[in-house]
Amino acid sequence: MLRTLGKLTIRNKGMRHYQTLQSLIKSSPYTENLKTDPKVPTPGQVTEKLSKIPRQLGENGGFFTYTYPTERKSYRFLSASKRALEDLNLDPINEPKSKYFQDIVSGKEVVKDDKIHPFAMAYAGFQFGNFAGQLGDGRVINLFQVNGKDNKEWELQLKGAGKTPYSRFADGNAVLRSSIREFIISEYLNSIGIPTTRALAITALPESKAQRSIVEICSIVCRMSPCWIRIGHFDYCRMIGDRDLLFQLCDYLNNKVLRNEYSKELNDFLENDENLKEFGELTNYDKLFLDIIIKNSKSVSYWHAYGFLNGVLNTDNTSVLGLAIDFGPFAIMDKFDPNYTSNSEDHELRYSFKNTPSAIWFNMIKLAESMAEILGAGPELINDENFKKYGYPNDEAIENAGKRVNKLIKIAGDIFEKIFIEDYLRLICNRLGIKPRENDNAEILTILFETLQITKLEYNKFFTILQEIKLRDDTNFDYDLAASKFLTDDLKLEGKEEEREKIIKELKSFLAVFKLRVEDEMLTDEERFNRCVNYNPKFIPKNWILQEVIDYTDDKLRNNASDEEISLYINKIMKMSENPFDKSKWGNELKELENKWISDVDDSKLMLQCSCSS
Ligand SMILES: Nc1ncnc2c1ncn2[C@@H]1O[C@H](COP(=O)(O)OP(=O)(O)OP(=O)(O)O)[C@@H](O)[C@H]1O
Repeated sequence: MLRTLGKLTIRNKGMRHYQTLQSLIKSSPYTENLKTDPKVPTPGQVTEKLSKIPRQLGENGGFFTYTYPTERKSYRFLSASKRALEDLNLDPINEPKSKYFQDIVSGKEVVKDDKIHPFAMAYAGFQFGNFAGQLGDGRVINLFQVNGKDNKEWELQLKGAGKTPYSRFADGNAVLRSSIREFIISEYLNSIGIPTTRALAITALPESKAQRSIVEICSIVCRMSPCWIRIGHFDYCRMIGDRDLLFQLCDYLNNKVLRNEYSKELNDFLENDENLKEFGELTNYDKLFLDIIIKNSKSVSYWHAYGFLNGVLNTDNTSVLGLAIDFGPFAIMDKFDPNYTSNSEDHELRYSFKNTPSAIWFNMIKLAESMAEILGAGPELINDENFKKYGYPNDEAIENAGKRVNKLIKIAGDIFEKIFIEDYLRLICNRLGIKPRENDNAEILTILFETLQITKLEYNKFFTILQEIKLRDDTNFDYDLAASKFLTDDLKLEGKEEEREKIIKELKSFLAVFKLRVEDEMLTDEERFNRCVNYNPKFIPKNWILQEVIDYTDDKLRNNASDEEISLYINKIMKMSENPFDKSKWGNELKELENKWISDVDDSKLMLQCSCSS
């Protein structure tokens, strides 16, 4: 059903003025500023053949094709994220109950007027190191832009909304399993401060089924992000081989997305980094490149600090804003193991914990290669109309450009490494409740990670136990007692004495070093606690917990249960995921389940892997 936009309405709840989703909708600058698929230049030219049937865009390809969500027999609204609603300045209680909201986030109602029309983006990508050609939104349909809180702009899209020209051989569907996983982890990452794309709402399509390893119920996640552009968009420009396209993409990012405001870190480097100063004047394209590098490096440090693994860090899953994106076989590492990969198909450990920084750096190199022509130009050539039209004037200019790009990549590499190391150290120190120090961080971190690796204790839980231990208030500090607080019930069993002793010994050595550090900083236990409590979540959405939510919801849907019953587990896990530091916001319902989800489990449930099938 296609419908035009309604009038602006504003609801007033108490002192707060909430908007309605309908009132926030604007056209997407993506369609306004980037080249369209030449076969569907305007929404008026949308046909099923051109907009729903997979095809290659070819040499003349643009950045998107107007299309529309596939109509389904039935929809069942499951849940909305309160935090996402608040970020859009929507009433978190009443808005998700409104028919308009539910119809939009499920793809039942389509907003369309002379400026707004749903569309699918074209991109390409390097998958597991190899170029995979044209990819694009094969099951994602972009809706429109909305203006949220503090005037922040968000692009809304539906994942699992049916086929597009970019579906290749696949069915355009997302299954309930992967949608629930994506819905929860997006909002969880946001709640613990990791830059991420967001999930506004999730809908089940009970009468639409998709064949994966078994037949599964389909689902739609309504996602939101300030920008959905990936490194794969640059791969796409390179594949098409059209300089105008590349300029258009860079200009769009610079002017419309970043608005020529780069990260604080880039500005600091521009002011202080000797190599950059020596390099000379930078163009805005150089700055864009470096900013993408910095944002991605920062994100990797966050992922590392919390043990988050995406599982498939291909260039098409790497956001130019460094946002976590596309949640397939992800996991939050249960135990510290550098070789852990959450993707059961990642036999080479390409996307394992230890290889995550180099996987992202590989993607940054692909970005540099795609941007090379523009990065090589420098301030003298970049605004030259002849260069824009015909490229480099001669061999000498090409050679100089090559040298310039290589130099810039070298500087970018140093920046990537520096930011990653500094931020990672800072984040781990935050989690320990100590102040980062330039020289001795490496030492304390080495001991910490050795302890975690040898003891095989739960990674994230380790920090929450440590923050509670009184290191200073107690004048007769008892190392054995303190170390025993880390032990799981399983380790306390008879027959585990040897293992227990080994773990206690390790923990005592760590605690001795850590205690000295805390004393040296003259930190009281309370100060240390206050410093780290908001960095150490009390709830982690582990794979086995997500699976319980999926199994429960799937069963209720198949048995056509009531709305309240169907959403019971999703709503519970969302309360915990949106407030992972604050148990008082987890609600009074399902307390037994809540306790189970934060309790120790046997090892068979930990360090699980998932497949890419979604
Ligand atoms: N079931 C499907 N139907 C159509 N296209 C699909 C399907 N599954 C994956 N694709 C496409 O295959 C490519 C790689 O898939 P991947 O799983 O990385 O992306 P995705 O999860 O579909 O989307 P996103 O990256 O936007 O979250 C993308 O172009 C994607 O659109």
